[in-house]
Amino acid sequence: MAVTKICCIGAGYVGGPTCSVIAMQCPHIKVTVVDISVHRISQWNSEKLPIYEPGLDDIVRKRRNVNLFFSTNIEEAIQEADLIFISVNTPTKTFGVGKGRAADLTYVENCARTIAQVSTSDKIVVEKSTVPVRAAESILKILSANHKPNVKFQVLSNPEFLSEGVAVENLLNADRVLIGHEETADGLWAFKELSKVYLNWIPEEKILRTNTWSSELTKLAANAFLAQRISSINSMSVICEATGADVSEVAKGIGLDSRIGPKFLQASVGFGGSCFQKDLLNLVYICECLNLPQVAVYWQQVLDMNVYQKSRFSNKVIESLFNTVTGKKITMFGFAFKKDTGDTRESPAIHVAKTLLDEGAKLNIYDPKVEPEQIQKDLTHPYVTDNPENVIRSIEIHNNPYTAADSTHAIVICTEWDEFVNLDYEKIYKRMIKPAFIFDGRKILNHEILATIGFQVHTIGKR
Ligand SMILES: NC(=O)C1=CN([C@@H]2O[C@H](COP(=O)(O)OP(=O)(O)OC[C@H]3O[C@@H](n4cnc5c(N)ncnc54)[C@H](O)[C@@H]3O)[C@@H](O)[C@H]2O)C=CC1
Ligand SMILES: O=C(O)[C@H]1O[C@H](OP(=O)(O)OP(=O)(O)OC[C@H]2O[C@@H](n3ccc(=O)[nH]c3=O)[C@H](O)[C@@H]2O)[C@H](O)[C@@H](O)[C@@H]1O
Repeated sequence: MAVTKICCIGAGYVGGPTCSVIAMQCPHIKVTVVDISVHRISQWNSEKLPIYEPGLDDIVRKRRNVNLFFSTNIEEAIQEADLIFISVNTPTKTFGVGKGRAADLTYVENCARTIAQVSTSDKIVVEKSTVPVRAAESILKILSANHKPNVKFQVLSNPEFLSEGVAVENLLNADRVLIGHEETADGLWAFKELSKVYLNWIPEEKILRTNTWSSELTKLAANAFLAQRISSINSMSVICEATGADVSEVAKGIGLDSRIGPKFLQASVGFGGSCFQKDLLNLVYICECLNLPQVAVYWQQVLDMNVYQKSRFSNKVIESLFNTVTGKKITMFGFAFKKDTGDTRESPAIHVAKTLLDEGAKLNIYDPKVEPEQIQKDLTHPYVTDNPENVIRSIEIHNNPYTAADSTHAIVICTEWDEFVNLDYEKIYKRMIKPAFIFDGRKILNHEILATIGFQVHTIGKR
């Protein structure tokens, strides 16, 4: 069998870009991306895609309704597919055993049940979502217990390593494609079938074959190591502020050691995004379930350091503004969790905004890609406030950085958007209340020039 029809369940940040790239690189394969959300599918079928990723619009425009389809007809897409990606969300559980830590596998399980119920031919089922180690075992059990006679399934683990904002580039030039399979002849066959899809553009030496459990754990380990680097450099930023060392110089100095390398050493207001926290919590929970408390505590510390960093930065804003921000107007530049995305999930900006709003500040918020409704939704969430009406009264969402900064006491940079680097800060300074402050939570601006203009400049990891 050669794979000619792929179904991807879950049209999110992973399913959408991944399948668009597969459709582009494999014109001989029909790729159908399905979702339970009618709204999301209609957005994928419209001119304004539900997610912003550089390069994605172009691919979708070229392949949509040629060999790339977005549909809510989940059953039909499953039935006709040879290979099915499960690419649904695996959020942190919000109730029951493991609440606040374990991964909620409800959505993955629902997919497995639907696949088992509607499949009338053999399928390769590919776990693309990030899952706890041995999740494939549960998927296979559900598939085996519910299938029609003479229908066989193989479950592969093929975690996704793309980063938002550079998803298309990551997918086209992946560092590696990891495929874990059952250690049987059928498992090896399934691995080869999925590999053939990737071999249309990924060099063979970049396709890494492991057993299923190694593949599942590798995904959690990769995110844990990446998050750990950020927490490590952020911990150094605290020492820098206390001693007069400069964290950028320290990062450069250690990054030149080829064993350490320069990437992911940017000290910041803290890491955000939908996955680092969720996957670390999941890893910690797995360690606890395996009765490995020392290992659990080790990885928990990476998360604790991140909370500390976000709080430290928010508190610095308040302390510098003479220990009170009540009634003061503060501009927030950036609301997304990183540049080049409109995604705000676990964005450090939410933490900063919450702290400032709790202290009675008024916020002018500008982000080039985040929709105003999303900002309102994030800041009126019960986790952020028990008084949503007050929040709505206290925030103004701007579509222009200059008006956002008008007559405010301070600018707080929460996202490293390139456009913030080249703004006319002299013009901005003139229109702000004096003394005018800038808190550069991303270390992107030229602090010497800002100080010359007259700004009181504060940043991370430097006095
Ligand atoms: N966002 C990212 O950059 C990355 C995410 N991941 C992992 O990939 C998985 C998906 O993440 P995202 O794409 O960000 O999530 P997302 O929340 O953007 O998309 C998931 C989609 O699945 C749909 N869905 C849920 N249950 C369904 C069902 N039974 N049938 C059909 N559709 C269903 C939801 O409606 C939603 O549109 C997660 O496990 C995540 O940890 C992995 C690498 C990168
Ligand atoms: O599993 C996932 O969801 C993905 O999580 C991260 O990707 P992503 O969250 O999209 O973005 P990153 O570039 O990793 O940034 C995460 C956060 O760390 C921050 N960061 C990153 C790098 C750095 O040096 N310093 C720093 O503060 C970013 O600003 C952002 O808030 C991983 O990089 C991907 O490999 C992985 O596939």
